[in-house]
Amino acid sequence: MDILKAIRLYLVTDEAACRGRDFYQVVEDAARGGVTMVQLREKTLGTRAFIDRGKRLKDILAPYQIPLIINDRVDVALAVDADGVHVGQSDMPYEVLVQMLPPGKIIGLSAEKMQDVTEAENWHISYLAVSPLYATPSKTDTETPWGLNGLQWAKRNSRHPLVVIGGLNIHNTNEAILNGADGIAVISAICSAESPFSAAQALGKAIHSRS
Ligand SMILES: Cc1ncc(COP(=O)(O)OP(=O)(O)O)c(N)n1
Ligand SMILES: Cc1ncsc1CCOP(=O)(O)O
Ligand SMILES: [Mg+2]
Repeated sequence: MDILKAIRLYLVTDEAACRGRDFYQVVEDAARGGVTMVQLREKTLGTRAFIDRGKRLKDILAPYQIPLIINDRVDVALAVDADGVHVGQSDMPYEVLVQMLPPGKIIGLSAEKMQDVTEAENWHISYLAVSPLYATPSKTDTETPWGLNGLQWAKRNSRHPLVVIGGLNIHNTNEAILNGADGIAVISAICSAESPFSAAQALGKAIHSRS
């Protein structure tokens, strides 16, 4: 697994952001458009429905060879045999998570503040999410946004691949990459776009033109 390739254009799902369209169709359109990894992020679904949705997404993404990450729930990731899990600072602690996951699974961790970045230096994670880069209506229970100076600091002080999330779109992707991000993670820029396919294509081009 080439993790730097996988985090380049990382779709985080949110059915509510899909503007009433079919959730699976939005994700498949994004896959055709070139997203490089997908995170199933479900904050309200029951466990069984979460697992069902994860299995269906895994089947949709398999032909595109796009890794599937499960947000928050290690048990769901194991049940689905997903490629990995993303946890934040209030989720399962790294020390517990790493004992539960089989070797080879992707571990993503959100860093909300400087201490989170330095603490993660001792850990075998796959990528660190600088979260949020900018304030976003898609998630409001966040710490102060990092901004570009904060991103530069994270780049200097972390040995891990960095993905940025929060308020990323076609207009600010370049500056994020130029200031240290290895990839961008988005909800609304793809899920809420008129065409998730074209949005993913355009974001992919913006990232490639900077590398
Ligand atoms: C790629 C990526 N980055 C950050 C987050 C946020 O995780 P967390 O802080 O645990 O918040 P929730 O998403 O669980 O509300 C993420 N999910 N993905
Ligand atoms: C899940 C998450 N974690 C930090 S910001 C965020 C939401 C990102 O959504 P958007 O790409 O629409 O700003
Ligand atoms: Mg979380």
